[in-house]
Amino acid sequence: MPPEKLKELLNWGYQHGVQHSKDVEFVQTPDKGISVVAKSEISNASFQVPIDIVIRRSLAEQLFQISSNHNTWLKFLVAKLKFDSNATVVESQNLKTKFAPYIDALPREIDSPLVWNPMELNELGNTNLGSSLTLKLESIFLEWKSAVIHLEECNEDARQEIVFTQQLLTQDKSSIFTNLTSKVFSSELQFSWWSFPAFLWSHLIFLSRSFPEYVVNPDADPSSVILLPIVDLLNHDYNSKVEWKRVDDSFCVQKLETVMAGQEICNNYGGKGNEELLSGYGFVLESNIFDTAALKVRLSQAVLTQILRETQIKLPNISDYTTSAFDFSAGRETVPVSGVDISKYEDGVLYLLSQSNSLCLDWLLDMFAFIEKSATESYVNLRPRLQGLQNLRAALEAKLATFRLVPEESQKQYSISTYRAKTAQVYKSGQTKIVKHAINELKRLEKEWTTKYKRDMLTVKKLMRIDQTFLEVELPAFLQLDDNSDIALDSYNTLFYLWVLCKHANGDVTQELRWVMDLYDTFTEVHENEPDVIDKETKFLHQTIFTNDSEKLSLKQLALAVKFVNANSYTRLSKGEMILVRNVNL
Ligand SMILES: C[S@@+](CC[C@H](N)C(=O)[O-])C[C@H]1O[C@@H](n2cnc3c(N)ncnc32)[C@H](O)[C@@H]1O
Repeated sequence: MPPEKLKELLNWGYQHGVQHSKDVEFVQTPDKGISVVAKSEISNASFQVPIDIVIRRSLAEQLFQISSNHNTWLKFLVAKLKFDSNATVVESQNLKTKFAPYIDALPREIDSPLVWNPMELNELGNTNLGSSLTLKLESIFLEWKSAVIHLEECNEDARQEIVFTQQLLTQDKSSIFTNLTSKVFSSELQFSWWSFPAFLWSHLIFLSRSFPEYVVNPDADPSSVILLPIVDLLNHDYNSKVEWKRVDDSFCVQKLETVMAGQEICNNYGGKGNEELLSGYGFVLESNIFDTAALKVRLSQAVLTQILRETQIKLPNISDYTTSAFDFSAGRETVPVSGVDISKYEDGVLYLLSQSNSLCLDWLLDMFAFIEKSATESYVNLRPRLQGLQNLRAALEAKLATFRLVPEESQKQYSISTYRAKTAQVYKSGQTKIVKHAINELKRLEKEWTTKYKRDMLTVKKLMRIDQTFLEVELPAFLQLDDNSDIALDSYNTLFYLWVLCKHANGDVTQELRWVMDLYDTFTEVHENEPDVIDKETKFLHQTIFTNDSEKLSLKQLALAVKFVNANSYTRLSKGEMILVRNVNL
């Protein structure tokens, strides 16, 4: 911000009753814009803005004569104050004149990726942020569209712009940048105050500097936002201890600690990860303890209903992650009459993984185990948990691999801002670290379980070690092989089927392996009389094993053994090997 604009803004604020601790200085910095610095040691520094110069819902209500979608209309009001050369009169007061020093001082540029050029966007790779920007733009467009059609003064022009923008949003990054997002902060271009670029500008201003209204108006909707001149010059530090409160007729931000001379006085925007900071505010924090990586899991309606009705499994939604007074959706869940609200999961269940908290990974594991369990198992049984863990690990490995993919280079050459490239790199490496950390946690957990429940698990290798005569004596006899012929097995898993069948026929099992046969006996009792649905792999296997005498073991018996092993084992991701698991609760 040019120094004269800052001076004008501060003088305007003081004239309207803004107060702050003395010995506070507002300075321009290279990377953060304006920063507020203590000139001497200050304890409990405070900043107060009278409600009269707060840009708030009631102004938009009076101007546009509306009683809903306040935030959207507030964005239109600010766009009007910025881009309309005509007066904006509310209760005989021209808001354009009244707020001019504030509107003039608002940032010329915000580093949100929503307005990055295609080459800069490439720096984000295939991260969540990189791949969700078009959707974000679309949702801002829908917000604008739903309101702009009610503005009579621009009706026909607005309709044309709706069609144009809708079509533009289906085009590539380059066209969207050239025809829309590059215009938002261009000082040469003038557009109508009700236009989409003007709305997008205003949206970004609100995203990066609004406060919740309920601090000064307890009756306000928790999602209602306001703009606070001058107080909004305080930058973010998640370690900063601050209080937001109403003092008389003012919004007050007060530091709850002492700041030394020369130190920056920071606000605290809440515990936000770099994805949220970058998309909303255009900056990131290195080693951000609040950093998270989002994983969205889509579940069918049937599974969702079953989980919600029958289990204690936690299905988080956005309010579970609310750590900040800047998150306005907290505590506004809707619970329908039936008591089970699945509509909030229509878009998928949102899991925010972090390095500092393993709770989310536990919730994910519960859910993956639930999806994996059979009708007779519980999601806390060892087998579905181990298989769920493998599947979750595979999903995370796949996510990690997408981070490494570099999106197509854009044809056109744009210059990449060093600052933006750096923020993209910090964000991306944070995402990678979190996902890798989750994968390592899963590996650690698998090791912990497989060590603890060693006696309840059986690999083919272990089986062959314990039952050494099986391969040499029992199996050749069972398969009625000639002395010279070798056993040709297509996979290790076949040994499991044959071992189970052979032991079932011979009834001779060592104590250590008795549990497998007990499991098999129970399994056959339950499944023996089920209709025969035999897949072609099993048919083929049957022909391969019994080349001489296919009557020795019926296809049905083999199919039952295959089904048994499949139902009671999990497959390790790294080796593709099946491991039989006893039915134990974790
Ligand atoms: C509410 S404003 C704070 C005032 C801002 N410095 C200005 O000049 O208008 C939020 C913006 O400040 C900057 N900002 C705030 N905290 C920051 C931080 N810790 N690191 C880098 N930039 C920060 C970002 O540009 C962000 O969009």
